[in-house]
Amino acid sequence: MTPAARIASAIEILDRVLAGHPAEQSLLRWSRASRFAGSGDRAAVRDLVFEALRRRNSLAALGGGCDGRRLMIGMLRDGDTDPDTVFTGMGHAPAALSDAERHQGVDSPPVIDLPEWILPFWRESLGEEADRIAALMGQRAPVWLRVNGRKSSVEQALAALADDGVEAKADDRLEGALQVTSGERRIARSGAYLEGLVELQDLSPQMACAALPLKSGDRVLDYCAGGGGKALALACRQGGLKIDAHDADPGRMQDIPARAARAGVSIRLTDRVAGKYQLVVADVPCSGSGTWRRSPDAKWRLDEKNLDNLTATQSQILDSCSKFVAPAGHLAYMTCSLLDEENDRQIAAFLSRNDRFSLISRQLWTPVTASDGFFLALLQRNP
Ligand SMILES: C[S@@+](CC[C@H](N)C(=O)[O-])C[C@H]1O[C@@H](n2cnc3c(N)ncnc32)[C@H](O)[C@@H]1O
Repeated sequence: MTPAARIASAIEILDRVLAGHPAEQSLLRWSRASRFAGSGDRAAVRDLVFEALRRRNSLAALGGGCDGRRLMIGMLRDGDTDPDTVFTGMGHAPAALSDAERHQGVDSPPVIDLPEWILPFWRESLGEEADRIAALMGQRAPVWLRVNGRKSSVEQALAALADDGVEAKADDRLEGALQVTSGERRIARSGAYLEGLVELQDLSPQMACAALPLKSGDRVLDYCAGGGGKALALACRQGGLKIDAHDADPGRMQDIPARAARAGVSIRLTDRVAGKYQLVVADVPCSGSGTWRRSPDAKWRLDEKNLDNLTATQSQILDSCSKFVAPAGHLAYMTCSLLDEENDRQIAAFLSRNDRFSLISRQLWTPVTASDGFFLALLQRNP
């Protein structure tokens, strides 16, 4: 496909996403209908769509409106390319610009790439860093790997990745965290990944998992286990744990057995939680506002009602899973959100209705201090 034909495809997909369809599903639908597109074309079109969604407001301002066509016009202007050179109407290129399109948006002032309604929440949560973090959320997210210390040293993992064309570098902030610098699309087929030497996990949740108290013999409950990212990180960090994974939707845990086998660890899936645990992890459903670089369409789909529903679910989960914490045991509440409503406020409300727990520590990682936005509150049940 020519660069102009890729832009024409991105326009078609963006119009579908802007009409309310999820981005991944819209990309898949386009891929299936576009057998002529090679893997390079698919990756390039995906990048265009995601970039446009991450910076939807800025590009709409530069392009003169918020539809696929004008977002792409805005993106070309942002990259100092004259849209007339791409919107030619020739071959598979998008139709030529109208006079109105040629003039709209050209001198637009900078805007913030967040939905208007969320700005007060965002600013209150992030204070002086709010605008900087919003701008970072408009950029592409780096890919991070976690070295599985049960199977590999950092040096062995780096060498094995390099053998398969994946370059990565270690990071001072956390031993075993690798930032991928090139070849990210080769990871899933690399020997290092298939043999469980490394697992995909962002730096911020890796840092949160590294901060949890663990000792051999502990019973650990991952109460909202989903695909098992946190349970796996804990099992790889400390031997001798008895880890149970639970989820309200057990189907979401279907990948855990294969991931655990690859990592060489044992995680038991359970739909009936019983007894007490030294550590309960509640990685609750949330707005995902800390990961909007990776799933930028979610940023525009969230509304105040969804946020209210999420905070209600989070407080119910805290109440339910806290019952499984052993005396003197810990409860780790996690979100991949940057919003106070889902983080400190949720914890303050839990502590106000539950005097058996005390707050030991809390931390919010952001793209300024780590990578994705991620929150951890570590609570301890009184002995
Ligand atoms: C943020 S995701 C978990 C991600 C996962 N821990 C990981 O690292 O891959 C939240 C999970 O909570 C589950 N969930 C939602 N409501 C729940 C509830 N009331 N009790 C337990 N799990 C729930 C969802 O099905 C979803 O899989």
